Amino acid sequence: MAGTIKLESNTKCFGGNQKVFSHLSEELKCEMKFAVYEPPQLAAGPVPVVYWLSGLTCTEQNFITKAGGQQHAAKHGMLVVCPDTSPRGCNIEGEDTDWDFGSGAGFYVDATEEKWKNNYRMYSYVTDELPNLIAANFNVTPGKSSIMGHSMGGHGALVCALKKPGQYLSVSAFAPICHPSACPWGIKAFTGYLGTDKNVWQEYDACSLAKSYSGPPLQILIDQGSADNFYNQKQLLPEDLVSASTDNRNVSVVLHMQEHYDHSYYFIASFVGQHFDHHARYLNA
Ligand SMILES: N[C@@H](CCC(=O)N[C@@H](CSC=O)C(=O)NCC(=O)O)C(=O)O
Repeated sequence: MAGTIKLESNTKCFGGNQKVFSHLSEELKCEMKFAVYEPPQLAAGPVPVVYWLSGLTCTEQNFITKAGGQQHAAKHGMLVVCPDTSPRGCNIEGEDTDWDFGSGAGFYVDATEEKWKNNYRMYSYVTDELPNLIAANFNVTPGKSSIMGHSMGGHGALVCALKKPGQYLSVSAFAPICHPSACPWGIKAFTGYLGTDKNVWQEYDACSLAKSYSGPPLQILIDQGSADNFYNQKQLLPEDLVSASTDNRNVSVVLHMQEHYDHSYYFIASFVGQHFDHHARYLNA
């Protein structure tokens, strides 16, 4: 059963409305905010949905204030949903200590470790609770959803699409963490949320999931800046995902290396129109 949502703000944008809502999440057991861009086409009937997952330190605000995505969503007639990146204010000891773990760093997994497992269920929140909430409160087209994200949120988008075959018609990512079991951010997060058994980690590792994926053909669009410091520190490892998917006919990865671009929202804003075009090919077919 979807719960009630409360409108926190509403701002006219590109003929539509950029709204922010709050609600009490059953999965996360805390109050959460999420942003929804309603395109002008919503006035005439149901529209498809694109989910955006943000990266470390972000809230529901980063994409809507920095990426310039609304103009592209308005052009294609897509509702855009941006959740926060973790539960908030759960009074878990250490939840606000690190910028890359705990608050702002939910990593889109369902935690199994005792300390975190009651609240840190971002995978179920994003793939189940939030879509039900959106379907109950907005006039969206059933079966027409796609997902994209950035960095930790790019990892989240890849994992959601690969673990839920058919739920998302398309997936794309900006500078995603592609191989979390093999990079410092992922190892820290997975150890903390999932424990030390690396077999369990594979359930949320895009490289493992891409090898075993057997759902409808999935073309993954990735943009990666060559001047991204996190790419150069080997936090992202997109080439590993390209290698992991080569033997699986159902998964193809189109990796665009973008010369001189960094990890920031300037990079995202530069290519977000192409990502909306990618999703439109599947959602508006
Ligand atoms: N510790 C730094 C860096 C945080 C940072 O760069 N976060 C990225 C995502 S990184 C991977 O998930 C981000 O999207 N930041 C928000 C933004 O608006 O740029 C810091 O705290 O700044």
